[in-house]
Amino acid sequence: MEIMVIPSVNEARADDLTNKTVIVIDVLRATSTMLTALAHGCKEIFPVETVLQAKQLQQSHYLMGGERACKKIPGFDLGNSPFEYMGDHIAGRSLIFTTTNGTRAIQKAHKAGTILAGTLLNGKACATAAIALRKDIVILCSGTQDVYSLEDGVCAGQLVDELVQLLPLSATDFTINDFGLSMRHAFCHIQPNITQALMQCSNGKRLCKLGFQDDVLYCSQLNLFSLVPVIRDGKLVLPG
Ligand SMILES: O=C(O)[C@H](CS(=O)(=O)O)OP(=O)(O)O
Ligand SMILES: [Mg+2]
Repeated sequence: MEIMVIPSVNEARADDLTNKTVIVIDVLRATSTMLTALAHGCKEIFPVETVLQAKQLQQSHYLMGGERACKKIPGFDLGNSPFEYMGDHIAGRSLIFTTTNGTRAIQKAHKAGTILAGTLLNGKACATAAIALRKDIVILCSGTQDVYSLEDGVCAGQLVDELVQLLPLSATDFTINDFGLSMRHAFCHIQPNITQALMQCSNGKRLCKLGFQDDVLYCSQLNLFSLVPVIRDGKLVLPG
């Protein structure tokens, strides 16, 4: 089994993703927010790359969510804060969602065998689900506008750490790329102060400056959920 971590969407080549199990990570905030919505009863999420695509899919009974420049898109119902996706208004609803990085990364992975949504909030569950699929695993960090982001790298390290612990002790036939090994070391080092690390990284600082400090604190929690969103027929859902 090969485990490969890719630092940003920009560096993902189609060949690296095709038929693999791809875990897309956007800790701040897209995958954290989509996981939260599904955990609060959202029926399904259509992750789309552009605002235009979101508007083309729009139907009166769908919720529209997402951001540009960290802020709610004009005319949309909700932004990209996980706290907006907790409550009765989410339960049973279909959501069309577009963000700068996270939903773009999901689209980039469209040739994958399976696409899972990974976050710090569900890292352990995500690693367990990925191993069960018995295919090569690619962990795709969304990054920010084609540049590596610390929060996604640390989450990739969490996933690699969980994956290694899940492999049988006798397993020798697996490889982890150098970036993945580096991120595992980084995660193990940062783990005791993970919240502080997320507050200090560039996306964390930007979100705090815009008043989203609670989002950063929330998204920095490890293994709050044992739920694993998966793409089925173009929609992100909870299996089962
Ligand atoms: O809203 C977010 O957290 C970010 C905004 S930005 O692109 O980093 O300005 O979007 P995301 O797609 O969740 O990274
Ligand atoms: Mg992000």
